[in-house]
Amino acid sequence: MNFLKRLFSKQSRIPRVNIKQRFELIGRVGQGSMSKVWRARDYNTGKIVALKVLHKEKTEELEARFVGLNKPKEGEIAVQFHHPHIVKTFEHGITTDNEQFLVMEFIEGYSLSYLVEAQNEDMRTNCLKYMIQLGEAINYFHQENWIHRDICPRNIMVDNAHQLKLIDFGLVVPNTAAFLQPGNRTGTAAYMAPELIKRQKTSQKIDIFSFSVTCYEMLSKRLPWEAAETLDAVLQHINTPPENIQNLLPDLNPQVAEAIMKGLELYPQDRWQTMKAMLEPLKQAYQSSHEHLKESKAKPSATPSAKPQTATSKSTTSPPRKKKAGDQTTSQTKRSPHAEKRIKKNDAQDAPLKNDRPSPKKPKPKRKKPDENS
Ligand SMILES: Nc1ncnc2c1ncn2[C@@H]1O[C@H](COP(=O)(O)OP(=O)(O)OP(=O)(O)O)[C@@H](O)[C@H]1O
Repeated sequence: MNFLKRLFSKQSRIPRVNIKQRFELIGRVGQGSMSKVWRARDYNTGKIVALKVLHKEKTEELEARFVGLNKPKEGEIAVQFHHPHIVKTFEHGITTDNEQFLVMEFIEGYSLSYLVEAQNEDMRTNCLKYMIQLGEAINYFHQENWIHRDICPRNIMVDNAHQLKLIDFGLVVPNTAAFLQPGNRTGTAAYMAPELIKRQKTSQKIDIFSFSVTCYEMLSKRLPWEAAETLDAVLQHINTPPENIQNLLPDLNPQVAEAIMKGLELYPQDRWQTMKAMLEPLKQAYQSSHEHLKESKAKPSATPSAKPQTATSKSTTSPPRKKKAGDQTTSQTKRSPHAEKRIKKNDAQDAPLKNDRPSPKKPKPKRKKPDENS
C-alpha cells in the first residue's frame, strides 16, 4: 500500500535531475544546518546561480514534525515569492540522489550576521534602511499568508548594491489554523517568540518578535536578553523585561527605539498587530532623518568636523533625553556568535545553546502578567 502510495505520489512524478550533469559546481559558498549551497553555472542557461541541496535525512526529520499537515516543501514555497527583498528562486526539484534542491539568484554580498558583528560604515549608514527592507519582506510574506518562523541575521544577506535579501524558507508554514496550533518549537532559540517557546498557539506575530530581536541586534550588536544555553533558560529569561534599547543607545531615534520595544512585548496582544503597522514609525524616522540630513547639507554646520548623522540618530530637533540610571554605551555590550543556533531536530528543550555573554550583574525584575497589575 505504502509502495503504491509512493509510486503515484506527486513527488515520484517529478523528473530527477543529475546535479553534476546539469551544473558546473564552481565552489561551496555555504553550509547551513540543513543544506549545502554552491555557486554554480547552470549549463542550460549559462547563468551563475546559487544551488541549494537539502540534506535528505534532516529534511525528512523536519517534515515528519508536520506529518498530516501537508506542509509544502521549501522549493514549492520559495518559487512563489516575487519581492525585491526576498531571494529569487528560479526552480526547484529532486536530484537523482533523491534530495530536494533549489536554484536561486546568486547574491554577491554579505550575511547580515557579518554586518551585525562588523558594525562597519555600511551598517552605520544603512542600518535603518535594512530594517525597513526586512520589514517590507516580512510584510509581503504575511500578506501572502505565510509565517517565516526563522527570522534572524543568519537567514538574511545584503548584496553589494546595499539591498537586503531574505534567503532561507526552510521553516516557513502557511498561516492557517492547522499550523498555528501549539506544538512544534522549530526556529532559532534567541529569536523565538515567548508563545512559541511556551508551546502556545502562534500567529504571524512570532515573526514580528523575531524581527524586533534582529533590529535590536543590528543596532546594538547584542541581544535583548542574555544569551541562554538551553531553551529552558530562554524560557526563564523571557519572563524578565528586556533592556530598553534606548538605554543602550541614548542617541537612537526614540520612534525607532519604541517600535522595537513594542515588538518585543511578551504577550502577542501587546505587540504590533501587523508588520505594516510596525513599519510606519520606522519609515517616519527614516524620512525625518533624511530631511534633517538635507537641511544640514544646505546649512553648513558651525562645526564642520562633527560626525555626520546616521539614519538611526535622533534628529537634532528632538529634545535631549535625560540620562536614566542604568544607561550604558554599546561599547560595553557583546554579541553571542552562538545566538543563532537553530533548533530543528527533536524537542527544543534539550537542545544546547552556547552562551558566551557575561551574566547579568543584578537580577532583573520579573515581567508582570496583565493580571498581576492589580
Ligand atoms: N542565493 C544565495 N546566494 C548566495 N549565497 C547563498 C544564497 N543562499 C544561501 N547562501 C549561502 O549559503 C548559506 C546557507 O544557506 P541557507 O541559510 O539557505 O541554508 P540552511 O541549510 O537552511 O541554513 P540554516 O538551516 O543553518 O539556516 C547562507 O548563509 C549563505 O552564506
